[in-house]
Amino acid sequence: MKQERLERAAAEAKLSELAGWALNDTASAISKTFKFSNFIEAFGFMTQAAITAEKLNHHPEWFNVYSRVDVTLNTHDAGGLTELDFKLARAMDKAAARGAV
Ligand SMILES: C[C@H](O)[C@H](O)[C@H]1CNC2=NC(N)=NC(=O)C2=N1
Repeated sequence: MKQERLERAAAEAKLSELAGWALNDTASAISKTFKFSNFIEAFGFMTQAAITAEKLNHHPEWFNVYSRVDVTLNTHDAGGLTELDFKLARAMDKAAARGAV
């Protein structure tokens, strides 16, 4: 499924419906840091997010240390942001809502 790249204004509109996500300077990616109470909570979140990512065939760039997970979303096939990034962001927020601190 070919996704169209969202221009800055469209990306900002979608971003305004989310909490804690930031747009980068070139409007080509969104990022968020998730904090949990320990490594198991963080890894549980990553496991749920991984299952969703695989279903969507859309994969996060992320970095985990102990209870923290830094996430960056971007659609490399489109060279920027697409609806898929926001779909995955919403799913990650839902997954995190169970274990986030
Ligand atoms: C071939 C494969 O379907 C593509 O490379 C998919 C896989 N996962 C992906 N994930 C992300 N974040 N962006 C993509 O463009 C992308 N493309």
